[in-house]
Amino acid sequence: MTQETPSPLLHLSQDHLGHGAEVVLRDLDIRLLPGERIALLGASGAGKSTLLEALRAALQQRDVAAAWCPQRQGLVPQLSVYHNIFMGRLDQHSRLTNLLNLLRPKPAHWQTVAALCEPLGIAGLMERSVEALSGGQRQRVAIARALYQGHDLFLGDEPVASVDPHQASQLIQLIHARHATSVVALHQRELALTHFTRVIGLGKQADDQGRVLLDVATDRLTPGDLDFLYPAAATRESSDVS
Ligand SMILES: Nc1ncnc2c1ncn2[C@@H]1O[C@H](COP(=O)(O)OP(=O)(O)OP(=O)(O)O)[C@@H](O)[C@H]1O
Repeated sequence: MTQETPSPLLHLSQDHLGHGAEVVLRDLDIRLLPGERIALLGASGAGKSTLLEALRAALQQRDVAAAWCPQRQGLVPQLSVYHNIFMGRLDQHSRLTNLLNLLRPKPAHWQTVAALCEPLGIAGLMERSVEALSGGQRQRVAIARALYQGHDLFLGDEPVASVDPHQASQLIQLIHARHATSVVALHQRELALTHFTRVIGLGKQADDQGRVLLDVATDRLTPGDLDFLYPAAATRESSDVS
């Protein structure tokens, strides 16, 4: 008996994507299936954020809800960790509930947020303003806010860029434990191979600029197969050796 391929959550097929007159990505034909864990790789400026934004917009158009963890985080520095996380669900409560909760958090909301913060190691910081946190702690708050949204699909733009490799691995596991499907831009190649099912690699060199150079299941890849996505780093490493 043959197994049927599930229908895609999204099929993004576009000649080009960009910003104003600048074309960043070309000839896109990307299907996102339920249950997939996609790592987006590519040198800085290759277009990972641009692709994530396009996926997000296309999902919104199709009414597919996705948790979103942006690169710039968008936290409000003067507000507490609790309030920043609560903002993940502002659209799910009435304006009055949101306002009252700003003044005096409801115990039920507080407990839900505390339960999310516990495994992220920020439960003891819930009353602290975000401006008084380290970069890694802020990143955890941004992840907690995305988890609090409570969707099946997670889109993250370098959500673990500010933490060490061990913590990054733990955070990705936590994200995956709460989301069946994920698309995450990363700079850590090892993490892509160990925690994701598929890698989409974007080109940055003159000839490859803006093209999907790789769209492969991770069980068919080794770390060395990803080196060509980072030509500047490869050149630097070889000149360091010589
Ligand atoms: N809002 C914007 N307006 C104009 N150009 C933009 C905008 N955002 C990104 N770009 C340009 O699009 C190109 C791709 O940027 P993008 O942020 O998608 O790359 P990236 O792979 O996510 O990079 P990084 O790893 O540094 O975050 C770059 O040349 C960048 O300058």
